[in-house]
Amino acid sequence: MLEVKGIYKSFGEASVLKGIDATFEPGKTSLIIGQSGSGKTVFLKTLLGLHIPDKGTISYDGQTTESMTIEEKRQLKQDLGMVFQGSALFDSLTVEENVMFPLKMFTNQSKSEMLDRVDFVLKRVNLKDSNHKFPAELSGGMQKRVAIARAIVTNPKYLFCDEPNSGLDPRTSIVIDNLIQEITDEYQITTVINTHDMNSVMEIGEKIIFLKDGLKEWEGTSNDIFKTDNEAVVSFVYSSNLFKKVRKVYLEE
Ligand SMILES: Nc1ncnc2c1ncn2[C@@H]1O[C@H](COP(=O)(O)OP(=O)(O)OP(=O)(O)O)[C@@H](O)[C@H]1O
Repeated sequence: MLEVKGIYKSFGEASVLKGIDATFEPGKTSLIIGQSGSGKTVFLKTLLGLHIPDKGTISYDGQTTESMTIEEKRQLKQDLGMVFQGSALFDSLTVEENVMFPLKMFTNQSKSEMLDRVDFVLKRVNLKDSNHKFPAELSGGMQKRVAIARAIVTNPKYLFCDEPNSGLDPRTSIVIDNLIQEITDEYQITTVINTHDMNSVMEIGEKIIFLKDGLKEWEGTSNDIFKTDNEAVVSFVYSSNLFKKVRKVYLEE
């Protein structure tokens, strides 16, 4: 369980997060949506510990980072997995070396233990026979699978994904969304995804948080989103004619 209370973050004069409260549960995939510049990436990076909040607390399983010992903080790093925008794989390393990287950083496993674990996660994301390939030899969807494998290789409790579908076609995006959801459920991970992808909102939609100007403007499920009267959400989600029609049909039923 990940609990965020009253998170503020500024960069110089620019106030980006202005007091966000949120709770994210194990086994659930939560989505953060909102306009460009609303603070989604800063929020995700703050959850991951890459930005230190100016005010507010983040608790991982009831414990804030300030109350953790050095050993607990080291363990927490291992418990946090991240899929960065654009996959962010190391081009000069093979798939196997990319996925092994966090194990080398955070564990004392032997080479054969690491190789076993890498094989296991690559199979789990349906990437076989790619261990010795380089990222440039893979499609965008396959690169995303490598990024997901690398994010879960340390068996994390928390998984953060920044725009996991950017650059993917709609069908591959759904496959990647389903994979993240399956893994989240299977290993009871607390997963938070930043997305612009309305397909993801409709497909995953267990918990959606809409950020506006650094504040949580709205929270609900994909079903709630069809019914909401919140003007900011409606104008963001239903900016396309297709979604306007979908909403009309849904509300008439
Ligand atoms: N390291 C930083 N230093 C200064 N300003 C920053 C920094 N990181 C983000 N910002 C500012 O914070 C605001 C929110 O940025 P953020 O990247 O979180 O938006 P976003 O909602 O993720 O947008 P997008 O959907 O386009 O990725 C922007 O105005 C951005 O310029």
